[in-house]
Amino acid sequence: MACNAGPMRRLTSLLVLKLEQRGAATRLLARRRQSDYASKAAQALVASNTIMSPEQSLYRESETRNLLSHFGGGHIHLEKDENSGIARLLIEHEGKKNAFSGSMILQLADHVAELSKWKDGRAVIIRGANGDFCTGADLNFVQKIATPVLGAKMSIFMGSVLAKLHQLPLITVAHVEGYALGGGAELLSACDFRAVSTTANIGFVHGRLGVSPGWGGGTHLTQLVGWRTALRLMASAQVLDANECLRLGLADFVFSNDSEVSAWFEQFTKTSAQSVRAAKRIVLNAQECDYSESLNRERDVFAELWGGQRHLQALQKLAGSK
Ligand SMILES: CCC(=O)SCCNC(=O)CCNC(=O)[C@H](O)C(C)(C)COP(=O)(O)OP(=O)(O)OC[C@H]1O[C@@H](n2cnc3c(N)ncnc32)[C@H](O)[C@@H]1OP(=O)(O)O
Repeated sequence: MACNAGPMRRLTSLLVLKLEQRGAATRLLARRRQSDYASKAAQALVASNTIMSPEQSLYRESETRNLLSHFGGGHIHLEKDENSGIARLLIEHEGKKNAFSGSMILQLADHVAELSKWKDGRAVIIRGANGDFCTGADLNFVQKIATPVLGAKMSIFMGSVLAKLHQLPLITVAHVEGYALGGGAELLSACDFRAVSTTANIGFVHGRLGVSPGWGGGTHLTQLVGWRTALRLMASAQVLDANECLRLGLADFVFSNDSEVSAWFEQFTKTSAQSVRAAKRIVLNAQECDYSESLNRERDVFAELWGGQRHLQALQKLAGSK
């Protein structure tokens, strides 16, 4: 269990702030006078006292799911191999370089929830179809939800999905080829490891659209490369190749073909799934908890494995070979 619910709380505060700016948002929406679905939905939300009242719950996941379900296209496939404990997530949106539609965000949420319950999982590898990783949010969908309230709702939902992905009890690997831009760069930065192809172009390009990362990617990037590099990459919207990513700590491994990346991935299959999951719990606790709490939790993880069936079998095997 996470030590605190910081990311979610901060995103919720953002929505509260947005909603407190009700007057300003209403005027902005009135000026836009758009006739599309999203604008109407935003106006309904702004006019609705149920989401305005600070006493009531301001963010409703079901409302956001409903909103996202109106923007279809593409698919995210999940394939789990029970024998190896390896799952694969394939992002596919033909003709849009695997950009996220609303329904793909919902599918990712459901797949991450399923993986969080997979007791024997060792790792999940995330890859895009047809030579590109993901070019972020589908710009046609973005255009239709370009209001402060709808943006906050989408950001809370997807931010929470990527935080859950980051906190999965198994190893997460981004297998990155071709373009990984905007939200696609945010997705890969939420993973534990990044295997990056020599064909890759990775960029936090949100600034080109006059915005900033809002799915947790700014935070994950800062943790990966340090604040000065993260600031430079976000402020410049620079697109990096694989070797630059490796130099900055945004890539763990650079490959030029599938067999190289498979060989690199083999390292995560050398120990039991139990040990892999224990290691993941320990590093998550070290990231999220204070020092003494992290030490306590590490002892808990250790106590669950020590003297267990697998430990005793391994001891017997090693002792037997002496
Ligand atoms: C969370 C916030 C966000 O993620 S905001 C989104 C950030 N992403 C972007 O700004 C990427 C926008 N796309 C691009 O800059 C270019 O398409 C890139 C990826 C550089 C590829 O350029 P190029 O090789 O010339 O191909 P192209 O532009 O003809 O693209 C092929 C077709 O794919 C589409 N595409 C690409 N990205 C998206 C996207 N994010 N949303 C919707 N459609 C996308 C292009 O529009 C193009 O479609 P079409 O062939 O013109 O119908």
